Amino acid sequence: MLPKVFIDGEAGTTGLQIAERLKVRTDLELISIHADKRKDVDERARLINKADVVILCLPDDAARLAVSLVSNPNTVVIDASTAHRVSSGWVYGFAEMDRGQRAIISAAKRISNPGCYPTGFVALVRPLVKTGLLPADWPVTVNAVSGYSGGGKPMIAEFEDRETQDNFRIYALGQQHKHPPEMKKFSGLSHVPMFTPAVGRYAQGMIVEVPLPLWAVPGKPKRKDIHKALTAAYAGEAFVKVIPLAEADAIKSLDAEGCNDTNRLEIYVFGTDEQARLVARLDNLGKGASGAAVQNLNIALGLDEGAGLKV
Ligand SMILES: NC(=O)C1=CN([C@@H]2O[C@H](COP(=O)(O)OP(=O)(O)OC[C@H]3O[C@@H](n4cnc5c(N)ncnc54)[C@H](OP(=O)(O)O)[C@@H]3O)[C@@H](O)[C@H]2O)C=CC1
Ligand SMILES: CC(=O)N[C@@H](CCC(=O)OP(=O)(O)O)C(=O)O
Repeated sequence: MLPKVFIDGEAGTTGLQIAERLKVRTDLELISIHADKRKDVDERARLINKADVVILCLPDDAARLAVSLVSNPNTVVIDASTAHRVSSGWVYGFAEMDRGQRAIISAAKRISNPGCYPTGFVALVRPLVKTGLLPADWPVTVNAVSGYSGGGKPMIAEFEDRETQDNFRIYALGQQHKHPPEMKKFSGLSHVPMFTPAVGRYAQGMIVEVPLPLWAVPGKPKRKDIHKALTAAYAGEAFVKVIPLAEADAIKSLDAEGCNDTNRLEIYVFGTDEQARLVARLDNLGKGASGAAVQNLNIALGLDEGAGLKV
């Protein structure tokens, strides 16, 4: 019998993109809720407990409620929301984060799908903290821009229905964004980073940037040392690509949409030995959400990890 997968929140932005990736699959069965019952708690509970894997693509409160509905001890939950990312009892679904992370994900019943910005941030910073190139207490800043689909259906409507005239705006000005605790926990930093996100008038794709004044970092690591540590951390990974320095040097500018419709996460080390610009480029709906959820699903079910995903 094929494993059954239920997407709670299939009609939303993340859910739709997961369904699109799963509908063509012959190695699993996607079970869907009837459109007029998609917020009916009893029907959701029935399908949640019928599924081998349920993927939650819901606002945080609805995701917490969905988890409380799980009574089948065999059901694996992959939560795409922020609700459980730093909760105990949940495994962080970033397979490339450590060499042993896939085995931990495959054994887990509760998997939190990483946030879109944290995926880029953790990918850039964790290997540097782990290898000691960056002290854990370094005051890190992370600047980022996302397409408007990052805000789900309400933000898509805001931009596409011209409720806003904004073309580019910065936000989370009060330093209260939901992502820094997750960034801190999984990067290994001892403080939350300073996070300055922006959103632009384009649908999807993001750039996450960590500027590093290498001249001031203890031990004065060179740009090539940073690049070497990142290259070693992701050697052999299909979806995380560290771009060679010579290739990065030939680039004059970088488009945030360059990884769209893929599960690829690209890492660049731009700049000089004095001032490095670490950049992660990804699709907020690819490796930043739906692609990562499918990757985690594949790992949880012991299927080909790349099934349904584009590099
Ligand atoms: N968009 C992105 O780039 C990313 C999103 N995420 C996370 O994924 C989750 C979903 O986000 P996203 O897809 O963007 O959001 P959307 O707003 O596009 O979709 C959310 C869906 O959940 C449905 N929903 C809301 N409440 C309930 C409920 N009580 N029961 C059943 N369904 C409900 C909504 O219904 P309705 O259609 O009626 O509004 C909607 O279809 C969020 O937690 C978000 O943080 C994670 C990474 C990136
Ligand atoms: C442009 C925009 O608003 N982006 C969202 C982040 C995307 C998201 O939904 O957050 P998760 O990745 O944690 O699920 C925000 O900043 O809140």
